[in-house]
Amino acid sequence: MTEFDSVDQMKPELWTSSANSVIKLSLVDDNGAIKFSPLWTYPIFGDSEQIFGYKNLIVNLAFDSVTFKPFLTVKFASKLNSDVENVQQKLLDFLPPKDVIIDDEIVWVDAFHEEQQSYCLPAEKYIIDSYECGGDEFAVYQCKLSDNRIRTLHRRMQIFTLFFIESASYIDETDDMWTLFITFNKRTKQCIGYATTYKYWRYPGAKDFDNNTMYQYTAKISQFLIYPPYQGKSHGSLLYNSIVNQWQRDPAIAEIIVEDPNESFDILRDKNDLSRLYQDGLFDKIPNQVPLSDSWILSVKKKYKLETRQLMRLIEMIMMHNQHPNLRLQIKKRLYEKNFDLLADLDNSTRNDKLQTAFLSIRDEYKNILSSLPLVKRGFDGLSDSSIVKRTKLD
Ligand SMILES: CC(=O)SCCNC(=O)CCNC(=O)[C@H](O)C(C)(C)COP(=O)(O)OP(=O)(O)OC[C@H]1O[C@@H](n2cnc3c(N)ncnc32)[C@H](O)[C@@H]1OP(=O)(O)O
Repeated sequence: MTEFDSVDQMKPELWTSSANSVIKLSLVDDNGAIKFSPLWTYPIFGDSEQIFGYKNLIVNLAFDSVTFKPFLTVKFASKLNSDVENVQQKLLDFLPPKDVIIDDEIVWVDAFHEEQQSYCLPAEKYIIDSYECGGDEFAVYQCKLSDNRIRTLHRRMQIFTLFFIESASYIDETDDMWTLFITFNKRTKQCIGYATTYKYWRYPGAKDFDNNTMYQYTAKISQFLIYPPYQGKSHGSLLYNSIVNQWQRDPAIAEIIVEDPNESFDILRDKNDLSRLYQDGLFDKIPNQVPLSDSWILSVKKKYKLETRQLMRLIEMIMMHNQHPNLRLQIKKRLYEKNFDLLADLDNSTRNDKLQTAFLSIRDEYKNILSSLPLVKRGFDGLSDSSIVKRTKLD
């Protein structure tokens, strides 16, 4: 060890790297690699998302964009000592065992080229929707993890949920209640994105249970991901709408929920739900009297299978779009009921202040969503990209 090395050892910052910066992900196709960085690495490298013990660390985790065959290289200028964390092993723990090609790029390229020879998409009977975009044809497939090919693909892809969805964790692939909805480019066979979804049995209470001959379920969108190279082209909206339409057609599904939606997903969901309700004429059916009656709300909730929070947001946004004179009253009533325990003990003027502040912030949020609605601007065709051609349902 040189004199300089021992001085360097006293400077922890030289040996610390941000995992989100040093890990480079890529999807590789015939045109080369599209590189991007992860948003989150804490499930793998801990809350600080830092890797300690290496100088000039570079981690490349690449996937063939068709088969998702993984390739990993970990390079660094020097390592502090032999006890520092093993970066390669940490990543391998979250990738399918004995499937990752390490360091040898030629072996990896040969391996995925060979796999591609026999790689095929799921059978046509699993297609629930299809569309054209930018001259290519895409299809959304409804798949189960009991299908070997889907299970292999999912094992390779699932690390992306950790990298891009906050608080994501791996799903139990032995639980048959999971269903995957996957968008594929039919020409290139590339996976564009996917959603994991789960069905819960609903117990509606003894009376309804005895009267019903069919089990009913709540369907949950758990993880929803469009791979970075394909984002911002409406694939997310089209995948979401395909899933919701499929569940609307299924009489066994009584309610649709989303697990921990983030802000981007909320926007996508609001826009597409509003479009659906507009196309179905609900914008013209909001009753004049406010507060809205519980029975009317329940009938809309049942028809569209929406969870209460999302339904109320949508109804309030529609009221705002329609310039309904009683929007303020409706929002304040909901806020009061929801926060009753907090508000009940306050004096009148403090309570009114709090309700008014909350109302103004909700109104601004709705304004933002409504003003960016391509639907409103373009006659509610529901798609931001006019090059997309929706095909008829195949079921
Ligand atoms: C339940 C969950 O899993 S929550 C986590 C959701 N997943 C993630 O955040 C993972 C990383 N991100 C993604 O996978 C994608 O960016 C998604 C799913 C959020 C959106 O998919 P995309 O295909 O990019 O969305 P799409 O192109 O259909 O856009 C739909 C609308 O949502 C809006 N939108 C999408 N992402 C964002 C964002 N980050 N910020 C603001 N608006 C957004 C767009 O304005 C677009 O509206 P427009 O049609 O008026 O332009």
